[in-house]
Amino acid sequence: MMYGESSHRPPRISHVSNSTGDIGSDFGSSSDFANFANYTVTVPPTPDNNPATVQIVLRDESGSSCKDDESDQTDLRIGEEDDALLDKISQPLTRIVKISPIIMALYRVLIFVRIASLCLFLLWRVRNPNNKAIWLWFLSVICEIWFAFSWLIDQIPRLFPVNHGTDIEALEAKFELPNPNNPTGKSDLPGIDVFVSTADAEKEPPLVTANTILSILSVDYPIEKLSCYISDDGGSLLTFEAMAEAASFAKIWVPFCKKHKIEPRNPESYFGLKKDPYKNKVRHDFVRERRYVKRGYEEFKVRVNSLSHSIRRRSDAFNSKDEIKALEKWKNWKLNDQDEESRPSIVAPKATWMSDGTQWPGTWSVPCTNHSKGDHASIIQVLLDPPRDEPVKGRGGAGYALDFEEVDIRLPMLVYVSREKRPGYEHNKKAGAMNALVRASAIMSNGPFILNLDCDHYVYNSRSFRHGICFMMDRDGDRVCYVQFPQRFEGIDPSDRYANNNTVFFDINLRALDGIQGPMYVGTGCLFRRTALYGFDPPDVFVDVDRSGCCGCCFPRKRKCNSATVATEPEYYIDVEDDDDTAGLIPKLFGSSSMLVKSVKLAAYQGRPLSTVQSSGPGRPVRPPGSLTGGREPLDYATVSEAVNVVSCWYEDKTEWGNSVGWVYGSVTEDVVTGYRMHEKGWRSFYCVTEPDAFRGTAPINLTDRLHQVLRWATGSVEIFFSRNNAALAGRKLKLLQRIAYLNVGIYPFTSIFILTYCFLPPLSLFTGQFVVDSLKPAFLVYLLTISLSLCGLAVLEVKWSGISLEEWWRNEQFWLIGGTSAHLVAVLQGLLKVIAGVEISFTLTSKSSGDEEDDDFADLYLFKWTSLMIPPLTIIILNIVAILFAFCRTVFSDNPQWSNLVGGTFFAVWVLVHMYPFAKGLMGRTGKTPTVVYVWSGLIAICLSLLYVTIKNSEIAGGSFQFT
Ligand SMILES: O=c1ccn([C@@H]2O[C@H](COP(=O)(O)OP(=O)(O)O[C@H]3O[C@H](CO)[C@@H](O)[C@H](O)[C@H]3O)[C@@H](O)[C@H]2O)c(=O)[nH]1
Ligand SMILES: [Mn+2]
Repeated sequence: MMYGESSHRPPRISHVSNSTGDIGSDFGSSSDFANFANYTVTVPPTPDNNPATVQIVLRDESGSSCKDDESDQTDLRIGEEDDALLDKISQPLTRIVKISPIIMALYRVLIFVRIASLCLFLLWRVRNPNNKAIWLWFLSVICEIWFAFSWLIDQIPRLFPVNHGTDIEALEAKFELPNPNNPTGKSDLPGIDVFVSTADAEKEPPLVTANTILSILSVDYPIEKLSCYISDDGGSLLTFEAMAEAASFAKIWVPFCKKHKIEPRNPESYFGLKKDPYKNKVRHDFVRERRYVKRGYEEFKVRVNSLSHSIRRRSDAFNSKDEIKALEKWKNWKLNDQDEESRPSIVAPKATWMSDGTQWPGTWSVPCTNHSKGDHASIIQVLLDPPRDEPVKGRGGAGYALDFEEVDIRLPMLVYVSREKRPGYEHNKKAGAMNALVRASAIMSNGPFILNLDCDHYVYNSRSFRHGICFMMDRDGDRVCYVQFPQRFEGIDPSDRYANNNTVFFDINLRALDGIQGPMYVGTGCLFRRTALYGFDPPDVFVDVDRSGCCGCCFPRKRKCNSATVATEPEYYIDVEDDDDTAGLIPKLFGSSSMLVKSVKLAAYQGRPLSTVQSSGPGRPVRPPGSLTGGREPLDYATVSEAVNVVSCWYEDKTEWGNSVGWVYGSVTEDVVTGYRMHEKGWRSFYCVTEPDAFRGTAPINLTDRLHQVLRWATGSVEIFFSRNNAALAGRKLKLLQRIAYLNVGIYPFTSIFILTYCFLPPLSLFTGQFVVDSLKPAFLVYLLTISLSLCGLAVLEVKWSGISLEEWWRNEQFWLIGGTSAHLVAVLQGLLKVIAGVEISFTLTSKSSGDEEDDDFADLYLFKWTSLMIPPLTIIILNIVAILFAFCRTVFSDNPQWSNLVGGTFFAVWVLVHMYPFAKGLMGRTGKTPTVVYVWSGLIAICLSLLYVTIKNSEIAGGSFQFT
């Protein structure tokens, strides 16, 4: 709405319109879209709260809602469905989906078999040194011990994997159908504030962000409970206007999706679907309306694409006017004879202008003071006003292109936020942006739950919010800090060459954590409880009623139930008004905004489970059913100015923001740390896998970007290792296996040192003619076989219980070596530099491909940009190939051939090369769809070397017995 301190203009910009009002009139004032949708909105008489006239929504067989105005008829229906309904209401909202016990049993047995054989193997290795090459033996044993250790800490937390299912019908029955506790059946679900982050209009195309916003605005969740906030760290007018366009296109897109049950609700993906759009569609008007909306989307797309051009043209026009004015002023000044210094400038600043003829308060295309990326005022603009409380039906019938008579055409609130930035203030990247949104949203909508999405991750399943809320509203849901959804990606090459899908992490590791204390927070697609973000403790953390996992069941913890330890209400805000001492704490925690402080208590209240659901933990706070059916207050000027106030850059000074409150600062992987702090306090998180995927996003698919992304994550891990967030330092509320999993996060990059060493061992042994053992004894071979076979067995079982494919598992294994020899290694160095010398680590934004620039779907995959990260793996590949060929020639021509050393060394070298294959492929760019070139070149070098060797050897034994001709 307005910007910063200086501006006192009325709170709305003319071309941005309100959501419920006259859609037809201001539909597309920025374009000729106005004639396109000339329908208006009818507002039904607002039903008062008299039960006789209340409209009741019931579900018919087909699943769609039907209205029934006569209350007696409704009562009758309720009577009929009473039992079924009550049955639904009493059902839990989530359940554990059992993984086959046979598979789990086999899996655990195999884990222990492998642990045992690893121990025996290492023991044997230590006891049988290779005296001919002690250094080789020593290096390899050290590496092997570390590998065993790192495998163990990765594997142990996977002992208790769990699948959780949700029951969104039970959720609906409990919260949205008329029942004795909520006779009107008006939605009693808690509010959700959705946060979307974007930082750079160039690397993150506004069209992608706009699509994300459209997919959020059209989710299947009570409209009046939903608010969407977009944080633009670029402060760019381009993003702003793209969002305004999205808000305006949403007026046809959202009702269209709801009417025809479109999936996914991201127009770009929907219209790009390869499958038949008419499948299962029976409404006759669908064809016509789809065509109409598709055309609307195409025009929308062109408008968004042309924004940068139109902004430039518009700005040039305004600027040249200003220049003329400045020139005139300068001339006029000459006439009145004043001193030279006060003479006005002859040049006007090259400003960027909004369509209403005012200067954009954010970044300008020609950056200058007050208008550059790190230096601009706060901007908050309400793009879509908060919706009315009751459904609003659209227009339809003859003469209307779209018939929305039966559709609720309200839209959720949409707010554009660009927090203030000033030189000299640390703005803490994504974490800082999210914290600004937490505060602004607390004041503007205060949803008790917060969903975080990156701009390139959109809602793929319109019911995903409901799935997530199931965990929060279930029994013991008040102990859930967040619900993490898996990250799924689009546009990745079918063979997933660089393991971009990360399925091993998302479907194995995180699922396994779900059986302990819950998955980590991975940055996007996560539904938070607001109070958990505020840094409060979970309610009665000491009463251990966990449904699954380890330790809780085997070693039941002492129940501590004296009232001092059972924290029922977070102590900070328990009596904000009455107690002066606690009130004193507030500014220190949350800053000076009293509106913000007041909202904290309300959010905590609204996030509580229903008193009817709650069945354990006496004294745990609950709320009565029906308490969230009231409307919310409209936004006023004072509210929005307060929101502007809390996104200013000085607001966090001397507060706990970024430390114990909100997203945690000071890490390039703020996500893991933020989640960790919650688990450390004893909160539980859940993993929510839905069908279809809840959210989908993009991932960098070319080797260079992939390596940089991995580098950033690994650097974050090293930081965690050297910080107070190292899980070894956590208190006892962090469960043992969870702790090991977090330890693993901090430790895994260090494995790279050993991987690198190990990859150089085969060439070293081949060149020297030695091997890690003095000869290939049967014991060694048997151990090697057991270790490899048990790993394969585990892979097969993991594939079975997680549902990923064997290929994905193998890709992950390959990338373990590729990442280990490149990005992880650099991360360790960077991390050490930071710890020892305090050199800061920069956060390079992962670039997103806009997708439709090139004809080839995976053109990006073949993009090749050289980085120094590639030096170690490349060296390893070449050395290994050269070594194999060289050693082969030497052994063949040797008087005393050491075949067993050759076989051993070659075996290891091939093991390395097979892992490196995708990397070699990546080096070749588009031309070499196979890595032959690298391998052939290395082969040639090897042959030359061997020839050289043989020649030298021949001349040594001049005239000797053996002649090489
Ligand atoms: O100053 C900044 C920098 C970044 N971002 C946003 O942060 C998000 C993540 O950045 P991206 O470069 O896409 O990171 P990814 O490699 O995709 O990051 C994953 O891992 C990161 C931590 O390592 C998390 O922050 C991300 O949410 C998670 O998706 C994007 O939406 C950016 O717009 C900001 O808002 N402000
Ligand atoms: Mn991303």
